[in-house]
Amino acid sequence: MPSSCRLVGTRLTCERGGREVFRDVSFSLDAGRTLALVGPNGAGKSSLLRLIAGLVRPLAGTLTLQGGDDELSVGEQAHYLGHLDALKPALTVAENLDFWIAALGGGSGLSRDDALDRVALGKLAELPAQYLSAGQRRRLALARLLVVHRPLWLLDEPTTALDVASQGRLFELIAAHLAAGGLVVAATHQPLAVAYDELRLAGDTVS
Ligand SMILES: Nc1ncnc2c1ncn2[C@@H]1O[C@H](COP(=O)(O)OP(=O)(O)OP(=O)(O)O)[C@@H](O)[C@H]1O
Repeated sequence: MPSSCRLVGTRLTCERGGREVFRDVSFSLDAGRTLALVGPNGAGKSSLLRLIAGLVRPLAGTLTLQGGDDELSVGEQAHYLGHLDALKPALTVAENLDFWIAALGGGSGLSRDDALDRVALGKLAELPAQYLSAGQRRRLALARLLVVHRPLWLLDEPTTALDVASQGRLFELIAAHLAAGGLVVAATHQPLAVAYDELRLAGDTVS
């Protein structure tokens, strides 16, 4: 992985459903750093994450991952953990991770079993995902970030549904990713348990 990646957004403007959500948003995030997106409900935190992930097209502005892979888009170099955990309910916990590894073209991070251990799901590996609790589903979604390496993690309210112990493990995983030169952008209403810079979206630009 390039150790000197920098994510740069310049004068990004986003419209959804024909309404302006934010305008002229700029930021710069170095390797090993976390950017927390903060602001009231509807300010556009999730929209900005989805824009960085390549799921929403900016109306204006540019986004680049300097020092990244020129042949890949920013979204292709990112893991996006949204509100929906997007698991396959009929597959077991282990099969869900195998499916994910195959869908992304092979594992480049931890082994499947090591990733399950890191999120404390090793004992539930053979359980169909439909029987997982909300927090367990969230932890399985997190395990996907560990089996395929991507420098940029985009996390939407990452602590949702996690108990205190699971939140502790989440922040250990984030800290390890940052220590290895990764970058994290997180939309959050809660302070994060890692050092971070803040990007405040005002939520008053909607026309
Ligand atoms: N698919 C969509 N179509 C139209 N409008 C949308 C769509 N998704 C989001 N919006 C609108 O975009 C605005 C920003 O929503 P977004 O989810 O990005 O805010 P947020 O800051 O993440 O809010 P919250 O803190 O409630 O999670 C809101 O006004 C929302 O209604």
